[in-house]
Amino acid sequence: MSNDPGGMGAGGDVGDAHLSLSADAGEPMAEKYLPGAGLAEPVMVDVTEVRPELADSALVDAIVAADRTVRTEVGEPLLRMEDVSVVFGGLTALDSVSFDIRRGEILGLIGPNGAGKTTAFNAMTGVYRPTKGLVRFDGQVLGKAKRNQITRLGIARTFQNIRLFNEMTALENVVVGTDARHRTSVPGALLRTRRHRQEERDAIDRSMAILEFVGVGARATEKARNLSYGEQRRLEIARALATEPKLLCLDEPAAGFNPAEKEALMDLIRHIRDDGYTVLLIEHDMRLVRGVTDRIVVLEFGKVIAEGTPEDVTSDPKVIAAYLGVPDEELPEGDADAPA
Ligand SMILES: Nc1ncnc2c1ncn2[C@@H]1O[C@H](COP(=O)(O)OP(=O)(O)OP(=O)(O)O)[C@@H](O)[C@H]1O
Repeated sequence: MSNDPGGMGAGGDVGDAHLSLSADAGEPMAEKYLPGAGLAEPVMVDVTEVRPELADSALVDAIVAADRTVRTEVGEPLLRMEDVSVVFGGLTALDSVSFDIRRGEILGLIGPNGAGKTTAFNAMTGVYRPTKGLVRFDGQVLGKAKRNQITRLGIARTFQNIRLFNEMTALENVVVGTDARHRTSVPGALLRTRRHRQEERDAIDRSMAILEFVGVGARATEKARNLSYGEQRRLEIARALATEPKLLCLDEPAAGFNPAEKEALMDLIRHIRDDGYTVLLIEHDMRLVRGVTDRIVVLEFGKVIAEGTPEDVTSDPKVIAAYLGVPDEELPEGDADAPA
């Protein structure tokens, strides 16, 4: 089998169609990995024995690479929060918040507990509707779009608390994510038309490549609940990538990780960005945020208090005060905006 099944150089521009291993693949992977496939016991699989092509990391990158048909250019705003407020009863969780997420960057969203980070995430992903203001994504106002519509538009997220289908295998969890992109109609799926079967095979192949990409390919046939905590976090990222997002939102993906796991996660996040995705990262660990982000937005009490490069933001007295709980009057002489 060719190492370049899509007819393009690995790592090249993949256009709006993802590479697929199925095009010239003989036996569909479904027969190896899906239920009823004769796998009585969960096993560790050497993915590259089944699909030798997946040993080529450049090809895996090309298969997983982001959809390039985004209307904005690298560096232009992909998502804009425009004067967004979210009010719960009497509590203003977000107060006239404006910032951009630029295409191709890793943007860190930080702030102390209760600052409004998750609320901002939820406003972007359709969980909450802004009380005031607009969220614009890829040139389109999200308005009343429902969560599944927002996923289709190209925003995917992971959750602070891992939410996987525990009784499904790792691979099945990722295949579920690909459903967001299926084009077959319900009758087509019921009748198992050729197009539907091809779509299924492509989904399995792409999911396998994504698992390999995030580093859990060898656990494809294991039930999600049997994966280690770190593997489950990576699986969540894999499932989000399977929806083919333009923007990947990660909500504290390193929570509970030791330093070595955090280091490895930073590498993965950079790798995801380098593969053409835009990433929004909520994270408490300042070292991780500094090490991986291109820009940072800081929230405190629902307001943006700083925005800029990691170096500028983390040396900003207002930010230091917000994190250390120093009252404004104890900040350096002058006002809180004074440089450190
Ligand atoms: N559904 C809700 N109903 C009422 N209040 C809420 C709701 N969701 C969040 N809040 C409140 O809004 C404020 C912002 O919460 P949010 O979870 O967005 O903060 P956060 O910065 O993500 O905090 P953490 O780092 O602790 O996760 C908090 O005071 C929180 O109690």
